[in-house]
Amino acid sequence: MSQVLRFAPALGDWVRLHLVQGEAPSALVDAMQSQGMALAAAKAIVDAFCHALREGKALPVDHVVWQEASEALQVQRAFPMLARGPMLRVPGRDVRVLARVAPIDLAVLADVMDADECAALIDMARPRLRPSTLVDPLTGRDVVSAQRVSLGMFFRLEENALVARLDQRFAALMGLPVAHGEGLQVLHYPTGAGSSPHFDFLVPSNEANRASIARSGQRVRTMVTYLNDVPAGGETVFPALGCAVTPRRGHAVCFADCDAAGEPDPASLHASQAVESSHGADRSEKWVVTKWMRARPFQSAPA
Ligand SMILES: O=C(O)CCC(=O)C(=O)O
Ligand SMILES: [Fe+2]
Repeated sequence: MSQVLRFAPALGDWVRLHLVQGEAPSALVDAMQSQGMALAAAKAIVDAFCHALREGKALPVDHVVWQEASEALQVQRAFPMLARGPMLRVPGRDVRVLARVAPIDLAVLADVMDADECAALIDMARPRLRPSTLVDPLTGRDVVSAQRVSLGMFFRLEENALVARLDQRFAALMGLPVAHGEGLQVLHYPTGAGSSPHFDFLVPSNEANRASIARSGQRVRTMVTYLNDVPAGGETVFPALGCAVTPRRGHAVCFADCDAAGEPDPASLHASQAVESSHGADRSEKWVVTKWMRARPFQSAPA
């Protein structure tokens, strides 16, 4: 169904100005949402301006024609490919692309976080670490994994100033509104720890996952940012792609968990190699922060 969506010309000027200055469309959608506009309406307006600028067509003045998207289309729209080119530009930061692997739109990104941010995030996470859990596919309960001997914790979305800044930066890099993000997860792998090959998309094999997908849609993108240099081991490996990413403080690997049709993509299978002790140091460790983005705004489970 199509309908006419009217807006104040001053809003149109604001959208145009920020887009031509290189602001990320998702950041504008976030700002409009925080002023009380519905997500779908904000996206429709920003999309119309992006489309007109890209095609060299006349810009909207005070209305756009809005095709109310079907659920399927909304899900598809949540799969923006990462921007092309050697740089991803987000508010306050130009992030260099070091490598791309096409099948799951994977990109290795440089200096997504700086050294002070990595140290501060580790300090905040450390006292809250607990043994990592996996969802038992039979019972749907969280169980401590025998294989994945890392420790982990979750921050609430935008729970403090640094976390909020990272939530916004990661969402903008992945081209989705910040509201689609789950709270950040920090993982700590002591020497010898890694994770076995797994998918980040939710397998609807238990009630908890089915309810989570119904609330917020699938996980569509993952970004893992390395918080320290790992002397040996600890690579993030992608067995179906035959590639591995070496941890380096502040760098990140970002990839799609679902394909362009919104279906979970088996090529996104990945694992963390075990952290190895290296010469000179009998212990080494790996710290990462993981950001997962959903197809729709994230709603956590009711308490
Ligand atoms: O530690 C890594 O390299 C990968 C982390 C990961 O797979 C996850 O958090 O789901
Ligand atoms: Fe993962």
